[in-house]
Amino acid sequence: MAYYWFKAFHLIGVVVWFAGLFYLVRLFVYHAEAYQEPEPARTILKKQYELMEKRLYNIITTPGMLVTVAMAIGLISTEPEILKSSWLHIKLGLVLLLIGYHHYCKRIMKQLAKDECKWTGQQFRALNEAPTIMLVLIVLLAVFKNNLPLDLTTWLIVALVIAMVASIQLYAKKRRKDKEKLAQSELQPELASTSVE
Ligand code: HEM
Repeated sequence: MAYYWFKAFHLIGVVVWFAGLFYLVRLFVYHAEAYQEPEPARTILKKQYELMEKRLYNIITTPGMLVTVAMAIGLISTEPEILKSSWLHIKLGLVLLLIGYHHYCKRIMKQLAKDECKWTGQQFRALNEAPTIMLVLIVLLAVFKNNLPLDLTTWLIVALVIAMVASIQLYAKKRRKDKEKLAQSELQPELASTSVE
């Protein structure tokens, strides 16, 4: 019975951890874009994002990671023979990468707070695809274990996931371009009136 409790809370931890990781980097996108705003909006937005990032990291993301890992230790301690499975070794390698990504986000957070981060909103959007890939790979390994199929269905699903990620990026790009066009068209009448004066 303990095994099921550990597994249930392991999965709850995973959901919380990933919710935190995804939202944190989305906040980095807004934070980086706030640099283009005029004052005083820039300073107000930067302070607000800094606070939101700190709270999200400390109250959601890091506890999510700790619950996931603690419950995983519980799972392994109730069934130690699982440690011999090769799928778990690969999964542990991917989880180590994920923990590295988690700490890298903390570094970016500190750089943003000190105005030392040179990343653009677009670069943060691309960075946010990294946990998506790790999530897909880790869940596939956890579910299929040593029997991960490499048949046509699997490749079709992989292609579908890639197409979904690409279309989200393209849609975001289109929205940004539309916004820029709108801002320019709002600015042009002002320019025209200043040149007449
Ligand atoms: C320290 C890191 C981790 C360890 C040692 C670990 C270990 C384990 C173990 C031993 C199980 C039980 C497998 C079974 O009952 O068959 C499990 C289940 C699971 N883990 Fe993890 N895990 C870790 C992190 C993660 C992460 C980061 C994710 C998601 C991205 C994840 C997703 C899952 C899923 C979906 C299951 C349920 C699989 C099933 O019942 O079929 N795990 N994990």
